[in-house]
Amino acid sequence: MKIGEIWSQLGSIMASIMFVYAMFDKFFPPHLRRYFLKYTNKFSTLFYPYIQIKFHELSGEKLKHSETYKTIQTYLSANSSQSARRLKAEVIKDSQNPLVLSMDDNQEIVDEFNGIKVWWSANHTTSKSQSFSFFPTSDEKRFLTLTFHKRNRDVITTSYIQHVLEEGKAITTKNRQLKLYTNNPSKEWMRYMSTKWSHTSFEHPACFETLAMEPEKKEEIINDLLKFKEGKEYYTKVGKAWKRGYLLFGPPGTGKSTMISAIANFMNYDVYDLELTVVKDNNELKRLLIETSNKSIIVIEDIDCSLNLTGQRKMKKENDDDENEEKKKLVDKAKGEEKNESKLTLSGLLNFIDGIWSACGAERIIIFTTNFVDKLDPALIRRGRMDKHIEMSYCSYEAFKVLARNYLDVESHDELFPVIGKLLEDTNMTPADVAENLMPKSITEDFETCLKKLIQSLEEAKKKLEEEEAKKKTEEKVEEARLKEEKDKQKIAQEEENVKANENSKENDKENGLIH
Ligand SMILES: Nc1ncnc2c1ncn2[C@@H]1O[C@H](COP(=O)(O)OP(=O)(O)OP(=O)(O)O)[C@@H](O)[C@H]1O
Repeated sequence: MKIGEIWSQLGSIMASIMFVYAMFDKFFPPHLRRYFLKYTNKFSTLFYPYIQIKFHELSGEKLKHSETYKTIQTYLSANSSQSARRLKAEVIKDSQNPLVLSMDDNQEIVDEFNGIKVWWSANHTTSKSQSFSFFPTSDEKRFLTLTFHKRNRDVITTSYIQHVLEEGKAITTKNRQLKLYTNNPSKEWMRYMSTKWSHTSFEHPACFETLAMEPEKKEEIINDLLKFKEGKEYYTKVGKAWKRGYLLFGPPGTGKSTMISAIANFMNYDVYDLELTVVKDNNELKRLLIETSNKSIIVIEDIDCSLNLTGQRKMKKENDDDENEEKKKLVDKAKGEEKNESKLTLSGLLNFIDGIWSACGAERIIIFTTNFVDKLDPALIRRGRMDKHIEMSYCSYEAFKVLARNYLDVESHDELFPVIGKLLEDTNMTPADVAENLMPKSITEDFETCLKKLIQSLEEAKKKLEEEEAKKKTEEKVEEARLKEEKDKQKIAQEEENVKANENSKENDKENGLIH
């Protein structure tokens, strides 16, 4: 048969089908049409070996956006951008990759799971709205269709769908833009606000690679975090809430805040920066906790300044003199913003950490920071509450090497590195100060200049330290001499008193005629 004849036969077959369909659409009674379609469907499934599952965009009675639909869409977006030919671009808020590509309507992609082939397609149905409106409206229903062979039913409905949902969730978490939350000050007019937290995107670039710290210590923290992240089953098994407490302590500038940012980026968790000084009472603290999401870090910085150990709070800025405080109160009163006396207590905070309410979410890390660990109540930082105590110390040689790599791209220097190492042992310089010295101040400063600048600073710091120590020693000696002199004086006075007492007693004896 010639090609021309084939085309003409094909054309006539198509025309006949269309004619029959048009006749069916026009003349077949609508009430019988439903039965007809039902039975033709049944008939075709006898020979059609595939099963289809639909996942609708809107679900439930209130037609809410379905989380499952979104998760599958995310999973498919990761695959479809390679295999689908027609893609749809969308800009997603709160995502690290705001431009998301997904398969367009009526496109189909093939996925494979344990050697089994499945087909996904994006579809929609449109039905014209019956209700009267000035604007053209249409009810568009979107859904994703999963098609697979009926012999794979068990694998697909159990393992494959589970796999798709898990992968989709993992991608969502990975692409999520982290958020930094801060609690709003407790004011009367804020009572009606829907949330007690304000947020902004968290974009701190700190990570464990750039954190200056001894490698073993860093490794230990990373392992602890990984164990926590994968510990869902473990926590359930031992009957503990899935949360972990860290206490970061060390002098200012040793990297406590940097460590928190590195943990947030590593875990991909949001950060809730809880300012206790504006929390009114224990109830408000509880409400704040309930509003935090899973996979988050709750940070209370400078815990020693936020909460008095007797349970009464004190103002964060201790050096604010009373007079200023009084003036401020008067101004606040004039503005109608009279401060509520805080009733937040230590026991309220302990409840916050490990009371029943703390178990209302999962995957939470609570971090306290302090410059003065000795000032804290032992109840607050006992193991179990604060599971891990991390000391952020002055800059060691290993920590310096990390900073040199970060700031100068230098791994070693035969001459200057050993000098710096020795000087760091003899001084107490914080990583913040070391970093400040290493940072080139102009384009003419090369790495050697910066290293020499650091050496100079370290030498000055060492000299200052030696001077301070010498001064301290002199003061100690002076104090020692003073104490000795005082002691000697006391001894002499005692001896004189003893002699006097002796003489008095002899005189008394004489008067009483005991001594002749
Ligand atoms: N361990 C560190 N690793 C890398 N950079 C650090 C480290 N410590 C300090 N820095 C640098 O010093 C700056 C100040 O550090 P950071 O705010 O983390 O210290 P801190 O201990 O939280 O201080 P404070 O107690 O005053 O809040 C940071 O921006 C960072 O650049």
